[in-house]
Amino acid sequence: MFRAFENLVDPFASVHQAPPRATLRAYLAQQLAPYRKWLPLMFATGVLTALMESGLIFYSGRVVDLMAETGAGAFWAQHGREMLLALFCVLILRPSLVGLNHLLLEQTLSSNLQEQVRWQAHRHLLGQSAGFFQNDFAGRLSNRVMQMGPAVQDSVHMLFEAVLFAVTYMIGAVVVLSQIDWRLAVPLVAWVGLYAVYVRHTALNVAATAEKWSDARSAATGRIVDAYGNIETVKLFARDGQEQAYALSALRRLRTRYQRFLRMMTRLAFGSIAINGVLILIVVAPAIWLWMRGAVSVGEVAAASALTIRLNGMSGWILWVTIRLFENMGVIREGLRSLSAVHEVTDAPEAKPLEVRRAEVRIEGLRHHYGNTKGGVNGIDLHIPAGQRVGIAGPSGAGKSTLINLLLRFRDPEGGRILIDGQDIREVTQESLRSRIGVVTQNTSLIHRSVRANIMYGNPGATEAEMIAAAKRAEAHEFIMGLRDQQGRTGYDAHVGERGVALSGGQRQRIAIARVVLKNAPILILDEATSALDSAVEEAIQKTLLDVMQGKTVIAIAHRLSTIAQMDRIVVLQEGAIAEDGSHAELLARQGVYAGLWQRQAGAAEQVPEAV
Ligand SMILES: Nc1ncnc2c1ncn2[C@@H]1O[C@H](COP(=O)(O)OP(=O)(O)OP(=O)(O)O)[C@@H](O)[C@H]1O
Repeated sequence: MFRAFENLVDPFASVHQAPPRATLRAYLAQQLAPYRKWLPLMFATGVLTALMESGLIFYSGRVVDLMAETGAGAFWAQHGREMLLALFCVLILRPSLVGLNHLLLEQTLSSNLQEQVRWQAHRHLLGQSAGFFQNDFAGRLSNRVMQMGPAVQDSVHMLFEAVLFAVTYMIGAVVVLSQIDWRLAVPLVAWVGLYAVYVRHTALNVAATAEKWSDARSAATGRIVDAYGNIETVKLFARDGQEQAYALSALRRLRTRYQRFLRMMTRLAFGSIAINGVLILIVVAPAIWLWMRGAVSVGEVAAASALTIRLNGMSGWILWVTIRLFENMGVIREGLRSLSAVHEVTDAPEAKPLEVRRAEVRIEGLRHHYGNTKGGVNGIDLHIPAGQRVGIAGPSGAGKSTLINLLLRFRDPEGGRILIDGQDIREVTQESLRSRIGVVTQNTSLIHRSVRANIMYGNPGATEAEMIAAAKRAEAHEFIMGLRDQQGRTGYDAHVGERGVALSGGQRQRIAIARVVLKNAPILILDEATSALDSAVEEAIQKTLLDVMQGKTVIAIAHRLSTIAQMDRIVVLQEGAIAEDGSHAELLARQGVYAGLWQRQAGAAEQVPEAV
């Protein structure tokens, strides 16, 4: 039965995969949309449960009066049938209603909502451009994804369980009291009004405080995760102390904000106790006064008192729930700041897959300054015929990586365009674009899975034999066969450790090359692909890469010019523009920027043996 209710909604269905809406109300409505069919039933059972609650208290007053009127002897004969009916309500009807309400609330809604929220947020974030992630802490983002789930689920659950129950109960109580005597209902209405104003006022304050608290929590997580993520740099520079201080200042701020939050809670507890005392006074005292004047019966006084005392007990709970609700709303608002950010790089509405026939790349008037006035690239025109191998050289900060990032559409250019086989890359799907480009970078990060999974990342549809052939071409097969991880898995089944830390730089690089070999994309980008390797390994890998480059259009960035000297053509960038363009020999003959860089490197290389 539980499973049937849990499966009424599929939280991961593709229909719920729209981007998160930016405002709180629209966002909650969007999250509840999949449950639309069941919400009326949840609402109805919630209302009926609360009405039964106040009805039962009212009815107990009637039983007292019936007992007083009929006396013990005739009670069962006169009212037995009514008592059986009441028993049916208490034993069958009420548990069924409450049970159904809980099944819908816990199983259908709560059990699905958390993961639905996290999945949607994660999916949306994954779709953000690489540039988006460069501007934020991974820890902060993951914290927001994770805490968003419970915050939404808690809010909705509380709205349905507590707020709905409380509001209905209060309305029921007013109706019941006005049935007894309107003079009892008036003070209750006044009290409910006063209480609502108080709750609203304090809850708004709580929401603001909670939002700040949540913000501080995300920032602290971001700092802590950043330290773990860059632990090598931290250790290398012996900056443990500095990192501690950096995290500690965030934790101090978190503590202060939490203290502010708790102070507010304590203040609230005082306020609510005072308001509760007033309720007893203004309802029970008039009830006794009315009884003294013969206007109401003892049973009715008992019912009015019981209703009030129950409401009294409930008011603390309502306050707590409302505060939690607003606190969660603060968390949701804080989370939405980054989770609902629109994608900067998106597929055009009519985007088609990129069709690569020859792999010709044409760059026209390309300009990108990262929103600043300079930096990046500034007006690049470059035509790379199909199958040409182009080396990109230039001093640090010349715009080489920017050019590659724009080609991969990690960002959209501020001006100009890039065409592949005549198709503007902004008009094709990003997935098809990147699937046609193989990239090997200097800092290859591997995913914390098996070697096989890492190589297969290049082409999940490849066979085992193709995967092994790719590893062999990348000169990786031999060392892979000798791998053994901590769990005893060997060869292609061995896990590589987080980001591939269990392997040497050269081994990581060879796996990355195997992955690109398996991908077999018509365009190949090598961004300092061999600079992390020692010269013996580099030579072997250079040979492999030359073989892999066959028949492909290649763009290779390298600071070490010897690695691109044998390219068909070399383009030299300087301050974001093309300074020189030609073959290695032509550029040396020109005696310009390239020749200068080459001589400096050749000179440095010659000096090494002397220094040794
Ligand atoms: N995310 C960014 N935001 C703002 N400016 C940036 C960003 N990335 C790069 N730049 C600027 O753009 C210019 C070119 O940087 P780019 O990384 O493309 O150079 P590069 O030639 O690849 O340098 P290197 O050889 O050192 O890797 C630099 O002045 C840099 O400060």
